[in-house]
Amino acid sequence: MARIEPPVPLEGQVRIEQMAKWYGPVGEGVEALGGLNLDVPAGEFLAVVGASGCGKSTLLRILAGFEDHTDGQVEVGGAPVTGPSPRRGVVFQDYGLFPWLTVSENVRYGPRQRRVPRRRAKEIAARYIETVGLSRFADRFPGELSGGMQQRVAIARVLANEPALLLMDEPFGALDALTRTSMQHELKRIHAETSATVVFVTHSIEEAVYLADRVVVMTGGPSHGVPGRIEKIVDVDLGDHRDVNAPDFNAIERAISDLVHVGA
Ligand SMILES: Nc1ncnc2c1ncn2[C@@H]1O[C@H](COP(=O)(O)OP(=O)(O)OP(=O)(O)O)[C@@H](O)[C@H]1O
Repeated sequence: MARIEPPVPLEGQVRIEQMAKWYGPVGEGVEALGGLNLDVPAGEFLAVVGASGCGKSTLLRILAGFEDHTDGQVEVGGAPVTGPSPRRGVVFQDYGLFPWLTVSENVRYGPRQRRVPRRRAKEIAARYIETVGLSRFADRFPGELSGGMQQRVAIARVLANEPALLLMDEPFGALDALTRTSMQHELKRIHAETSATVVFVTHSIEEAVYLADRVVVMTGGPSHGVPGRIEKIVDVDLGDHRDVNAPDFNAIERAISDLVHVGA
């Protein structure tokens, strides 16, 4: 008998076809990205690496709806991206918390904006503050927390909107090595729990290989006289428990590093 597959949540699915991005007038301004094609299935963890200026942040901002693309198609969940949406959560390197609100109030802010009733918003906030391990700090202000803790609040705040697509731009770039490693563990767990699609921009190839199902390697960029483009997409078939010192891990890291440098 044919097996019946459960319905697949497609809301976090990304489709980019022949996308170009010019800053300024076409033909006169800066062509940051050109001829970009990318399909990300719902629930995938995709990392994006590449030398400075190849257009990683531009790609992320376009997916977030903060920036228009110039040509081609950009769809999330089967619908064109026309502007920002709480269904697409964005986490940057600087945490962007409201310093005058407590941790709980920061996390509640999104649901309250979406007119979720006060009590329900409080419950949602408590749940995601627990997810990031900060329940004891719910009534503290961001200024009383370490950088790693503030970044956890920023993640909880985005998760409280229950996004189908989580867009992260160097989110752990400002953290010390130890905190960064523990945040990577947590993000892996959160991804497994939420089934959100993640697009994660990083300068660290090790971080990309540790976290991602696939790694997009971008090259070019206006400073090289060509638009940024996707050089290659590398599958990371290393299973769930990855050892950054294992030979197969290092082999993938080296292959990606070679691709990044070929383009640079
Ligand atoms: N608002 C803008 N106006 C004009 N050019 C821009 C603008 N934003 C980015 N660019 C240019 O577009 C190109 C891609 O920039 P982007 O920030 O996306 O690269 P990146 O790969 O994220 O770089 P980095 O790793 O240094 O953050 C760069 O050449 C940059 O100078």
